[in-house]
Amino acid sequence: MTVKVAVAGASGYAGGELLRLLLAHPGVEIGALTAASSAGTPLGQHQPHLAPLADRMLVETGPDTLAGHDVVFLALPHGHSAELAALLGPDVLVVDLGADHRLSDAADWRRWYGGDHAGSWPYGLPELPGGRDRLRGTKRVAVPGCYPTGGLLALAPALAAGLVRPEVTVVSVTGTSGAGRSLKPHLLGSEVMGSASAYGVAGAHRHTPEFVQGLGAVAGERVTVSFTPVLAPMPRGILTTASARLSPGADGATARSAYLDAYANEPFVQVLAPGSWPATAATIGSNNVQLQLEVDADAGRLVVVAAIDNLTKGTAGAAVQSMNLALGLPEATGLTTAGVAP
Ligand SMILES: NC(=O)C1=CN([C@@H]2O[C@H](COP(=O)(O)OP(=O)(O)OC[C@H]3O[C@@H](n4cnc5c(N)ncnc54)[C@H](OP(=O)(O)O)[C@@H]3O)[C@@H](O)[C@H]2O)C=CC1
Ligand SMILES: CC(=O)N[C@@H](CCC(=O)OP(=O)(O)O)C(=O)O
Repeated sequence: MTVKVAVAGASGYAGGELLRLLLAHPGVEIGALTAASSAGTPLGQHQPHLAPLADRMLVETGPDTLAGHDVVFLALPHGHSAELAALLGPDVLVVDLGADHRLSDAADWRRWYGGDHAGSWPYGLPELPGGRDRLRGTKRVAVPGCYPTGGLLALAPALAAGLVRPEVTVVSVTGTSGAGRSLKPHLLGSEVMGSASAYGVAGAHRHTPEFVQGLGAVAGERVTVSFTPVLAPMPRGILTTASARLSPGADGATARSAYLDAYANEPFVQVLAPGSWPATAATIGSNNVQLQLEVDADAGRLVVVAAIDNLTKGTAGAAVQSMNLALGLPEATGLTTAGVAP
């Protein structure tokens, strides 16, 4: 089976990573590549690393240019997917890499993003409890935000097993590509190089409700989340440290066994051997999530560290993995567990 796919936002970081993965996918024919201001220029001008597609022209983004495809990936800024998706037929598989369909609560959407709520779609994180079943056969997928991917997988086994209290802290160090490629003053090289800086602190980042929604579903009760993102001088990767107070009776052995059980059959999640701690460099270019956990006995807390590549498992890899499930293809098709190093 070969499916014809279109990529909207092909000139961006997420679109570029998606195309890199799709070029290695044996079941895919790459159709329309769309953009906004870059329409009318060749892809090679924006994605020079994608040599096989260098001469392909970018076209305007709209229902006409996206028509005639089996799968449409929307790698557009927030707020641009919903209207477009509504114009694509119900038989087309639409995979939204943006935030428009991630939150199920309309009030949350209005508070964090503003404007009308377009409704929520099955969440593209198969490793969550029930995640795979929600994606099989679906025609709509909401790909998670890059921060929630590592944070949810770091905490889900502990919350699902009741090993920690439902009050968690999450600190994520991110590479600059998480912000997209459009020019932003705080991302100028001279501002970012040689410095790490927190932003969106004290509950101000728009991924907080996504954490609360995902962790609450796993825990079966409301979970409070204190989330702090930190920008670091590296192009890609996210290192997340999550922690929560242990429940009475829980200890390091029960925690490790819960994580090993939860991820035993997951092709892209590796719980590292005791003593090894995740590093973003080990995940770059792969669809992996590398995890380690330990109990801080003096503090009475479980501490979990997770590393991902924000552009792969954090965005484009999750999109391809979800497409595979939705289409009934082997889940790992076109994805790799082998990263690039150094
Ligand atoms: N970067 C990351 O790590 C992650 C990104 N995402 C999500 O993926 C989506 C894309 O992000 P990213 O690739 O980083 O962003 P970029 O800024 O790198 O790319 C944005 C893309 O959208 C196109 N675009 C911009 N405005 C419009 C418009 N009005 N209509 C149609 N196309 C438009 C741009 O085209 P042009 O070049 O012509 O302007 C470009 O192709 C976002 O929703 C983001 O949240 C999700 C998780 C992680
Ligand atoms: C460094 C940086 O600016 N990161 C982005 C994360 C974006 C992301 O990848 O998530 P979305 O899909 O929700 O956009 C931010 O904090 O907004």
